[in-house]
Amino acid sequence: MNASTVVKANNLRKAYKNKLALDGTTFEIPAGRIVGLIGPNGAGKTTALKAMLGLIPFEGSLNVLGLDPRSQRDELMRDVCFIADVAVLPRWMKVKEAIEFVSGVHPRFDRARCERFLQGTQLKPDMRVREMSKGMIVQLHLALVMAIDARLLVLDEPTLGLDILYRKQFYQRLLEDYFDEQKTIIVTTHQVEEIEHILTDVMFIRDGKILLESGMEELGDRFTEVLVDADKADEARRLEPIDERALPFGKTVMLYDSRLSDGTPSGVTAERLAAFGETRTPGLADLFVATMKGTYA
Ligand SMILES: Nc1ncnc2c1ncn2[C@@H]1O[C@H](COP(=O)(O)OP(=O)(O)OP(=O)(O)O)[C@@H](O)[C@H]1O
Repeated sequence: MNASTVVKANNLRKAYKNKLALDGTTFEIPAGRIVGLIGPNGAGKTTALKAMLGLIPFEGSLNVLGLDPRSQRDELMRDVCFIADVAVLPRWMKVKEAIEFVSGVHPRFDRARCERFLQGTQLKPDMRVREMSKGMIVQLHLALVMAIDARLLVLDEPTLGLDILYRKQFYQRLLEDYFDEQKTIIVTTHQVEEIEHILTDVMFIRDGKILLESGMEELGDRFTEVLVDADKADEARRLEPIDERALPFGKTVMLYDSRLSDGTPSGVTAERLAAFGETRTPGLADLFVATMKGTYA
């Protein structure tokens, strides 16, 4: 394993009764990345995170920060911070008690740093969680989490149930106040659009298998979306788009992969596609939908 590799998963398998939650799951995450693990309901996202955190038994080889999460979990947890959901703080807890608690359980928690984060908010040490708005709970959670100096931060749907303003704020602060090249963040979400701009890498997962693993910049080189006029649609379709959707006035957006499923070039380049209409890099949400439709299965 390369020294800068944070997670190396090879052929993970996890069966629940009759369901395979992880099915040959293979991926690698280098240090200093913000990776989005994106997939539909039941795809295996949480199971993959639980495996990385040593919370469940599974088959296959998995190395996280040079350690085996199954046998070296305690050691691993010194360098990993995990938040399941921002709404897990007990309602009776005061801000100062939450700080006390985290400082007791996490050796890398920096109380002064946490307090600095809180200075910019309306939160006061004696305020209880039940007196806070959802946004204030997010602020408290962020302050607690970002004061932990972890090499790997694992976030499972961190903004579930919160409104868009707070979700945006959460990701922005994560990027600006927490992330640096020594740290790695893995985040799962369904809300692709709002994390797209902070991700450096993306992994699409379905039925326990990684369907696409790529840097965000490479996605732009690999996939092209074309706004095709009605009279050129048939010709464009012959180049086998991986997905298409109709727009008003007879136009169609077609999405192309410049690679075949075995990774070799398909010959369908952006230059060639420009003959059919305006080309651009697809958004992550459209790429996700196209991928989930089964082209790569
Ligand atoms: N404790 C469990 N017992 C039985 N089946 C489980 C258990 N946990 C997960 N599963 C099954 O494993 C599959 C993967 O679940 P997982 O929670 O990893 O999906 P997910 O991608 O996180 O989904 P979501 O986006 O809905 O949270 C699902 O089919 C789920 O029903």
